[in-house]
Parts: sequence; C-alpha cells; structure tokens
Amino acid sequence: MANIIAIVGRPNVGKSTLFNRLTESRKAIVDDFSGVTRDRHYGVAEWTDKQFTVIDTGGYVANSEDVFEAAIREQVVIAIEEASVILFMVDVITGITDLDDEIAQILRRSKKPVFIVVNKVDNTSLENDAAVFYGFGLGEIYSISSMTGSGTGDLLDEVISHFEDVVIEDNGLPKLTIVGRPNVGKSSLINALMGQERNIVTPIAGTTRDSIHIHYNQFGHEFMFIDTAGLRKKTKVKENIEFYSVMRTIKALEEADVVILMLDAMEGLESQDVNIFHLAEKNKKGIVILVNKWDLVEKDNKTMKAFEEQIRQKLQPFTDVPIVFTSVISKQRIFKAVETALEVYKNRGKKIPTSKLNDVMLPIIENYPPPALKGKYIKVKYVTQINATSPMFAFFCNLPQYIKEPYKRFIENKLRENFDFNGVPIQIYFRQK
Ligand SMILES: Nc1nc2c(ncn2[C@@H]2O[C@H](COP(=O)(O)OP(=O)(O)OP(=O)(O)O)[C@@H](O)[C@H]2O)c(=O)[nH]1
Ligand SMILES: Nc1nc2c(ncn2[C@@H]2O[C@H](COP(=O)(O)OP(=O)(O)OP(=O)(O)O)[C@@H](O)[C@H]2O)c(=O)[nH]1
Repeated sequence: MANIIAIVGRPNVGKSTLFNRLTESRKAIVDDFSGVTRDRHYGVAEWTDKQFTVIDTGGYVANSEDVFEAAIREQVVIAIEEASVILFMVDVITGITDLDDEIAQILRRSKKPVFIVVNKVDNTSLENDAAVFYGFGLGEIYSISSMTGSGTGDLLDEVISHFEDVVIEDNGLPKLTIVGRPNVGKSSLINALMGQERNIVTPIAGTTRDSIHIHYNQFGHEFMFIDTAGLRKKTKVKENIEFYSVMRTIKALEEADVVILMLDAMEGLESQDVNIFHLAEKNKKGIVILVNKWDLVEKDNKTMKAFEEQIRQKLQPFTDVPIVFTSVISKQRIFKAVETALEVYKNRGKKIPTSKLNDVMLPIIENYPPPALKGKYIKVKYVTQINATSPMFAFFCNLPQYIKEPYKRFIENKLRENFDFNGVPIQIYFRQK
C-alpha cells in the first residue's frame, strides 16, 4: 500500500507551508536534479529511511462560502478513504472554529490514523494555548511551527511509525499503468486494447482495493495493466475530481513498472501532468508519454515535431522519454504505445556488464575529466552498475564530494548516448575509493 499523507484543514492554517517544508527537505537530500518545477499540491518526501507522498489539500477558489465549506468537507472524506495517514491542521492563534469542529466530526468516524497538528506554535509561550485542541477528542496533539520547522521532527517520527510496508504483488510480468487527467482517453485505450476480452476478464484484485490488475495476453504481448480508469467516484466539486484522481494515480504509479502518461492533444502538457511526470520520475518508474486524440489536431508535416519539442521543453531536465501520438478512436498507433512501454520496461531492467561500462565510460571521462577544485584533481577509477530495480551507477573516485551537478548531468547524458535508457530515470553516485 502506498504511503500517502494528506494534510487537511481549513484555509490559512498553514498547510502549504508545512507541505513545502516536507517536500523540500527531500529535495535537498536526495533530489539530484536542480531546476525541477516545485510540485504545488503533491510531492515526494522522506523522513529517516521512509519515503512517502504528501498531498496538500488546500487551494480552493470558490465563489460562495457554502460551496467552499462543502468542498472542504468532501475533501476530508476523500482523504480518509484514500490516504494512509491524515494530518488535521489547526491554528493555535485562532483556536477552534466552526469549520474545525465540522472537520473533526468527520475525522472521528475515520479508521485511519489522524494526527492533530497545531500549527503556528512559534514559541513555547503558545504551547499552553494548544491544549484547547484536546477538546476534539481525537487524541494526542502535535504542536509545530511550519515556519521554523520546530516540532515537525517529532510529528514525522510518529507518523511514519503508522506506515505499512509496501507489498507489491509480483508475478514477474511487466506492470503498466495508464495515468492522465480526466477525459484524456484512458478507459478508451484499455477497452481498445482488450477488445471483447475486457468484459470477460475477471479482474485480479490488486494488493489493495485501489486498483484492478488485468492480465493482458494478446498479439504476442503479455503484461499486467494496473487499472484505475474504471474506478471513479462521484464528487460534487470539480477540484475534488482532480484530487481524487490524483490519489488513485499515486497508488497506481507506485505499483507499476512503467507509467503511460496520457495527454489530450488539444490541451497539451499542463502543470498537473508535469506534476505526475515528476512523481513518476522521483519514484524511478519508466515513463512513456502518449499524446492522444491526435485525430482532432489540424496538422502538417511539422506539427508533430513542434509538439514534441514543446513537451520536452517542459520536462527538462529529464527529456529522454518516448512520446507517441495516438488516436484511440481511430486505433492509430495504440499497439505502438504498448510496444514502446514494453521497450521502456526492458530498458529499466537493463544491466550493463562492468567491463563494457568501463570500456565506454572511462575514455569519455579521460577526455573530459571533472573540473579540478581548489587545485585538486579528481580521478575516476571505475564504474559499476548497482543491482537495483532501476538503473543506478556508482562511479568510484578519489574526491567524490568535489563532483558537481553539471558533471553528473554530463555523465548521465553520455550513459544515455551509449546505452539505451529511453524512458527511464537514471541514478548516478560518486563514491570514495
Ligand atoms: N506565525 C506562523 N505563521 C505561519 C506558520 N505557518 C504558516 N504561517 C502563515 O499562515 C499563512 C497561511 O499559510 P498557508 O500555508 O498558505 O496556509 P494554507 O492552509 O495552505 O492555506 P490555503 O492554501 O488557503 O488552504 C501564511 O501567511 C503563512 O506565512 C507558522 O508556523 N507560524
Ligand atoms: N477524438 C477523439 N476522442 C477520443 C479519443 N480517445 C478517447 N476519446 C473520447 O474522449 C472521451 C473520454 O474518454 P475516456 O476513455 O472516458 O477518458 P478517461 O481518461 O478514461 O476519462 P476519466 O474516466 O474521466 O478519467 C470519450 O468521449 C472518448 O470517446 C481519441 O483518440 N480521439
């Protein structure tokens, strides 16, 4: 089961501030790429050795107070159903409001772990004021200051102790999932690929009730579809449809080996898609981009190229990703899409023999060594691929701490030029030897 933390609470209590703090801490530690777009609503975070996804449920722009509060209540219900842990954030300065009380009432019916996070406790003199929130009857309270970070460590220690280990069912077959915003054509694609069969397959229940695993075995291809496309929840508020589908997407993504990110050609790649892309990238999943509804685009011989460039521009720095233009309606390139996803699956499992790796990479490094720092030369001695589910390389050298980001990028590009890793994130480490 995916570990998802949802931060709920009324506006202005500081949800986004905590979210930024949690997701940035990971960025500083493990995210090797700089210049990555900051994920606004959901991101990957890490505490001690546990990795998890954080969702910030704020950010409504609603026209009436009623709709607004209904939307928040609905979000809390979705969070209870879909998240593993809920952080209910309140504000020590304002105390308990009516909306806080309503949210607490919904949360009291939840079976999921709920943490009351009392924010804006910037100094110890405010700690006494926090005690009022015991009145919710939801157990322990955690006083924090999202602004300074104080108290967040204790909170996270407690939160991660409620995570379950991610158990992923494995029958050795590639696991693909199709993700994308509502209405891009996900269900249509699965239906088109399965043909009549979809109606007769008995869905193999996934490890959780979050997804359906469909065994595909036709036209010489065998794999598993992690399908969430059929699972839809009726929500009254537009933003919540998105919120719900994001939750489902995160879970499907964590179970899959390769993520097929489907776009609508008429809309292009939007920020929500870029978020999903980065989520897949950070989870080290293989990625294929499908530009669907290509039939609707007025095109000439340059359109596809221009479209591709536009997309890659937004995906930087990880642009070595296949892009396939499909029309599910006219069955154009739908098998190509599957074949490409299976290629990416192969690339993700690729192991380069150490001798070959050194034969190729050492001369490149010799010709273009890492820049010397403070008069010290960096000597790379050898490289090896580490045994892992996605490509990971260790370069052994005398002064690993002197290797800077641009040089890592250079090395990654050379690996990609010489060995096909199309569609897969690569991790590169420099180690002391
Ligand atoms: N003093 C103090 N102010 C804080 C703290 N955390 C957040 N704030 C401030 O509270 C205000 C609201 O913070 P946000 O993080 O935007 O709140 P939110 O809950 O995400 O709000 P919505 O996006 O509207 O749902 C901002 O002005 C923050 O600077 C804190 O720990 N202490
Ligand atoms: N013109 C055109 N329409 C398409 C294509 N693929 C799907 N559609 C239409 O787009 C609409 C949405 O398709 P769905 O397959 O339901 O999309 P979905 O991504 O599963 O949508 P949600 O279930 O809301 O997430 C339907 O009316 C489809 O007929 C395509 O390639 N071209």
